[in-house]
Formats: sequence, structure tokens, C-alpha cells
Amino acid sequence: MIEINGLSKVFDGATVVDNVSLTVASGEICAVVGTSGSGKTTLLRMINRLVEPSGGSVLIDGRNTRDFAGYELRRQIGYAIQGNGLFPHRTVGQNIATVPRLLKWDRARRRARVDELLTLFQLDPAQYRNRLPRELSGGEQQRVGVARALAAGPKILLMDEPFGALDPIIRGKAQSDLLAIQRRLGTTIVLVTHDMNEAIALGSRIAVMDKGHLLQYATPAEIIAHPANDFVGELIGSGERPFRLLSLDIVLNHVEPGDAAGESIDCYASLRDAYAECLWSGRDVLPVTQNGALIGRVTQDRLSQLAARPL
Ligand SMILES: Nc1ncnc2c1ncn2[C@@H]1O[C@H](COP(=O)(O)OP(=O)(O)OP(=O)(O)O)[C@@H](O)[C@H]1O
Repeated sequence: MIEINGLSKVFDGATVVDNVSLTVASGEICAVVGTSGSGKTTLLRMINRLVEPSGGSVLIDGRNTRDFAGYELRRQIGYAIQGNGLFPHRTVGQNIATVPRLLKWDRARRRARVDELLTLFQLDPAQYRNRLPRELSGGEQQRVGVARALAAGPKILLMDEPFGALDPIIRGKAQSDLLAIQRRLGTTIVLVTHDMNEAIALGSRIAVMDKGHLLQYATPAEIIAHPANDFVGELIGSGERPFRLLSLDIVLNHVEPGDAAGESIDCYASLRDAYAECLWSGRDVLPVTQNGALIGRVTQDRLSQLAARPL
């Protein structure tokens, strides 16, 4: 668990993070969003003390981060940044083994960990471990960057726009890979992003920053339904609200008995995708399948109700 209490940072007389308090429970993903210069990166870097706070405290599992040496803290907390930050002259395997080496893991254990992580990120170890970063695509480099951050099995992972440079398709894939890995390892993640779609897709909670202040800290559903003020509402995008709400839930939770004509939709598809399919195919009801077998139907009426402003 990460407890941030009254955290502030002053640079050259300017307060860039102003008295921010929030708690990230173990195994949760906190997505930090906000305009450029709102203090997101500074907030993130105060958690592993790459930036020393001017005031306030950060507790990790109840222990004040001031009680650790900075380097000690950074070995325990994974850190992944945009553009991956890989060492260009070290192989993929050496890059991933950076922190394990600092922690003096023996060679066999390092090798086993490198291969385990490459496999987890769907990169064949035999093919990738001895390559240099420049011999990888941007998306592959990004995955190696995240694998490196996870190498020593940190309980906490800090991510600063990790997928910012990726194209939308690879980005979607990288996000779903991260979610799958996070669920498997139970890692607590704080992720800075410019992209509200990414925050909604990944965040168990979203922290909205503006000019160093934390404006709202709530679940995606709460933020979409009840933005704390006009600024947060604008960030969500008023025209997007119904669709963002639909993107939070899956068809399986709203299947009703009955038949429908035409191509079916998978029960794990988002309600947003189901609604789009209704509009696109001109149908007001879709058959729903689970593992290929018909389990019922979903209606456009029901989807419309679910897209409406919650009371
Ligand atoms: N080392 C530093 N020295 C002085 N000012 C700094 C320093 N680091 C950041 N700042 C200032 O602090 C403010 C917040 O910066 P920060 O990088 O935290 O914002 P951000 O929300 O992450 O922005 P972006 O989305 O553009 O990356 C900015 O005005 C920035 O210029």
C-alpha cells in the first residue's frame, strides 16, 4: 500500500505539487491524469525519491520512505518511462537483469528471471535475450522496459507515460498485456498518462491533477458520472461520457434470455462495442455467445439505459 500524505514540491519558489494526499491499496492501479505541467511526473518521482519532497510524507506498507536510502528504495520500486530508457549497448538480457545484478543475484537466477520475464511478455527468450535494443521494434523495446522494471519482483511499479510513443494498436495490446501481468503478479501500480482512455482502461482509481492540486481521486465510474468540477468534466469530454461508461462493463453482465438474428457478439466484449455493433448493423438486438455457444441476447434499449447519467 502507498500512502501519500500532504506531499508538496517547490521548485525555485514555485509550488508544482501542492499538498497532495492519496492512498493506493495493494494490487490497485492508480492512473494520474492532468494537463501538461500539472505536476504528475513530479508526484510520481517523489514516491521513489528521484525527486525529494519539500513537504509531506510517503509511506510504503506503513514505512516512511525517508527511512530508506534513495538507492535502496529504487531497487524495491520498479520504474518504467516513455521511450523505455534501455541501455543501448547492453543486450536485452543484460538490460532486464540490471537490478537483479545490483542485488547480487547469482548468474543462474538472473538468467532464469530474464527468460521468465521475456516469456511473460511474449518475447521468445532464445530469439531476444542476446539482441541489442536497436534490433527491436518500438513496441518490443517498450515491453523490455517494463520487464526490466519488474525484474526484481517489486511490489510497486511506477510508470510515466510508458506507452506514450506507441501506435494505437500496439498501445492497446501493451495495455492489455500489462493488465494481465499486473493481475497475475498483484503489483501495485502508479501510472502517469495524458490519455483519458488509458486511465479509464487501466485505472482502478484515477487521480486528476491541475496546477499541482489533486482535484479528484475516484474510480473511473465515479469520475465519469460525477466529475468534481468543470475542469474534470472537460477532461472526461462531455460528448464521450455515455461511451466511456459503456466501456467499463461487459456484455456478459447484461445478457437476457431470447433469440436474435445476425452475427453474434462475444459475451466478454465491452458494452461500448455492443452498442457500436447495434448502430453499425442497424439492429436493436444482438445474439450473445460464450466460447462460441449461444447464451442469450443483449438489446440496444438496455445498452441505452446503461449509457445514461447514473442517478
Ligand atoms: N527539476 C525541476 N526544476 C525546476 N522546475 C521543474 C523541475 N521539474 C519539473 N519542474 C516544473 O514543475 C512543473 C510540473 O512538472 P511535471 O513534469 O511534474 O508536470 P507533468 O504534469 O508531468 O507534465 P507533462 O505532462 O508535460 O509531463 C512544471 O512547471 C515544470 O516545469
